Amino acid sequence: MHTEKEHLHFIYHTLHSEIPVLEKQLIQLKQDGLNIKKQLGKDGHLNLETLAEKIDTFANIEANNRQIDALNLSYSILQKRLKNARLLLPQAYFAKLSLKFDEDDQNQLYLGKVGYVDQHTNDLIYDWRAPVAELYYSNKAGATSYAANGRTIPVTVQAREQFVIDHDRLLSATMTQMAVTDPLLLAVLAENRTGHLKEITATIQGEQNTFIRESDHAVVIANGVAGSGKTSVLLQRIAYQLYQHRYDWQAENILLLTPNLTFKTYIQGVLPSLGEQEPLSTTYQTFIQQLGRHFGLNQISTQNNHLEQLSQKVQDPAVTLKLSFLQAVLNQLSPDASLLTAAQNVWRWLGATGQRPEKPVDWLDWQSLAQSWQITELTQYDILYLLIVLTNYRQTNIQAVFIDESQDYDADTWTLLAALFVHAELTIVGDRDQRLAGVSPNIADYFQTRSHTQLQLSTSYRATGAITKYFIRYANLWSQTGRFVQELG
Ligand SMILES: Nc1ncnc2c1ncn2[C@@H]1O[C@H](COP(=O)(O)OP(=O)(O)OP(=O)(O)O)[C@@H](O)[C@H]1O
Repeated sequence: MHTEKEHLHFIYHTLHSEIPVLEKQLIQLKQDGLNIKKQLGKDGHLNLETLAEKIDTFANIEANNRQIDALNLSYSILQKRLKNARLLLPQAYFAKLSLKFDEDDQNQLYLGKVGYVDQHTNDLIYDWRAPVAELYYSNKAGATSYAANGRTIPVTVQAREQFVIDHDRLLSATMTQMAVTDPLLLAVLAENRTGHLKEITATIQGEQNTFIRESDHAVVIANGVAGSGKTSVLLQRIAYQLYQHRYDWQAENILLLTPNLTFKTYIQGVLPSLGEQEPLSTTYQTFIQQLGRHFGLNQISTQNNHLEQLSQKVQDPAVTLKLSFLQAVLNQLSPDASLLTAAQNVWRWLGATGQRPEKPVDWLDWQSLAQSWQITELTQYDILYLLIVLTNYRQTNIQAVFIDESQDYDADTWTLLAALFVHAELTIVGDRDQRLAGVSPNIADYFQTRSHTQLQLSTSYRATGAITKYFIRYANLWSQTGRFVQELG
């Protein structure tokens, strides 16, 4: 039986010694790829004279393609292993689960920020996002079960241990049951955490874990008290979802909306420290301007708009509106078809017949539409919303949207986001009590047609002194509201 110190030395040594081996294997694979390409260049002459030669030539091409595909796959697997080995070197794992599956099958699983499989395909370290790691975070002990690949796996949790590790030095090992009073959590919270946010993988708490791993709903809305780890768990959830969808999503399929650019800097580096790339991250304002340009709109102001009202208006029957050019299509629709249905049909028809305007904004007479609705003027933001819904526009590259500080978004924003991201998964976190002015809308109201859930984060983990984020959010505003002073006091 190895002691924990010996085990750490073994793992550290394995990682340390496999890194140069992996580096060499990658160089070799690259060379193999180049050699195949060279060979293909030489065999470039396609012999297609007789049927037999044609079959031969195509079979060769197919075989070469398969070889290149296999090389590419091996290359990306090796690359991932190398990246993980480097990432794990300073802290190979943070916890151990002692599990008993049946009488003869006892396992000790070590959990790390990412997983690692050694040269002999042994699972040395399990990814914290692996299904079995749920047993650690949900504080399960004794006879219990976990879900993996749609199956329920019975298991007995015999022990749960936490480690503090610095490269090959084991600084502490603690048997633990209750997460909230864990010495590791207290030690982490006592650290002076200023400047940048850090990942919290080793000390994720029960209610935070529920939020991070929530997979039953398309829209997950969490309200949490100040310092309950909303931003931290939002980032952990991004990493979790990237792992769940590792075969179909990339970081560029994720959009993270942050309140301002300083905030973006504050959270930068958290996802790379978890082995993931930074996602697309921007403020709502910038996002809207970019989206507007796609439709030919400029300088969109989010003040004084009518989006909520318009979301009702587009359901009005199209016939009552002064949009004469819709007539040809209207004739084919039921007389009480809504503007939404009619316009979407027209837009499709314009696409099919190659008649769409170069800039979508030039499509409709916004002035007469405004008159029909007895609105003095449709703003650029109104028009953007209308174009999104009337052209049935989808941002198909975005699979998941993450929104922080949701209390500061208004009803119009939710109306637009709900219309735009009809198929994407949404994770929304905020604290209604931290709204700078006015009352936060009830976000769930905007996602009634989607499967959604609302969660609560009720424990605060902000350590004394870790006030960086307050400074960022309240910059320029605290003197006006006086609220910053109150909260710190
Ligand atoms: N499980 C945890 N383990 C260790 N530290 C944690 C944990 N949860 C939160 N923290 C720490 O608590 C502090 C507050 O976290 P965070 O900024 O994510 O909270 P928040 O709810 O988004 O705050 P705010 O209310 O200001 O928006 C951070 O320093 C974070 O690292």
